[in-house]
Amino acid sequence: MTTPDHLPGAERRAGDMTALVTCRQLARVYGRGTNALVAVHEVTCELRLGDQVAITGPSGSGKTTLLHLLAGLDHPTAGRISWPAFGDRPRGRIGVVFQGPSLLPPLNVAENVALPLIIAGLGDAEAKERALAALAAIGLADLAGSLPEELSGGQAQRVAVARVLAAEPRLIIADEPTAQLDSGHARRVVDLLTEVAYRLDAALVIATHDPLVAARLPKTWTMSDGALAC
Ligand SMILES: Nc1ncnc2c1ncn2[C@@H]1O[C@H](COP(=O)(O)OP(=O)(O)OP(=O)(O)O)[C@@H](O)[C@H]1O
Repeated sequence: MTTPDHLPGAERRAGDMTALVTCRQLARVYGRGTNALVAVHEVTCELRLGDQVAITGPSGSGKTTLLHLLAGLDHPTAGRISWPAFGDRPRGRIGVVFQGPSLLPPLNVAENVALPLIIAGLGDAEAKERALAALAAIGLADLAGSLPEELSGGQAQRVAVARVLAAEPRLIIADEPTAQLDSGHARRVVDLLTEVAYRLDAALVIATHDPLVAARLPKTWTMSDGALAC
């Protein structure tokens, strides 16, 4: 992978222990009364710059719910979550890769990668330039003009990673990013995520059912019935 000039270098990595996300006694309950379902409870954890963590656990154990809380896409029912490095506005500083197709069908690959940048306020030309740089950096320049329907599942997930790279977040959250891929493509996507996180000096969290994917990250946290063992 070549690195575009605008990407942060490794020089800030050493010794930077800034907490990106801090969770204390976090809970998320869906529904109320007799229908209440405790999806996450008493989760206390912290993510710092440079952390690379796999979250494993059975289906329904609360992984997706926790990732949405960490990404600021959902609010806890109880407990406290903060993003010390991001202030009150974590969005835009956190890149998310979802499990299924996440590219907009009418837009080509470059437009899909550029779209979040345009939404964040970048001009069209600069957004396109950064999108093309991100695609080139991970070897997908040839696909810039392709439509999502022309991509394989593995290519589509790599484009989703390019979209994260272009946005240069300090925290990358991926929810089962390899669920629909064979083992070779899964490995490629995870290696790409870890490399992008390293290049951006970002933390990376991947929820996965796949022990081979988890084994590629230095830390594993396990969820069970909404509780997290770090
Ligand atoms: N929006 C929702 N409303 C009600 N219950 C929900 C909602 N989202 C998730 N749940 C429930 O919360 C629990 C945790 O779900 P969650 O999707 O976080 O688990 P998971 O570990 O990510 O599962 P999987 O591995 O199958 O994706 C499950 O019992 C699920 O049915």
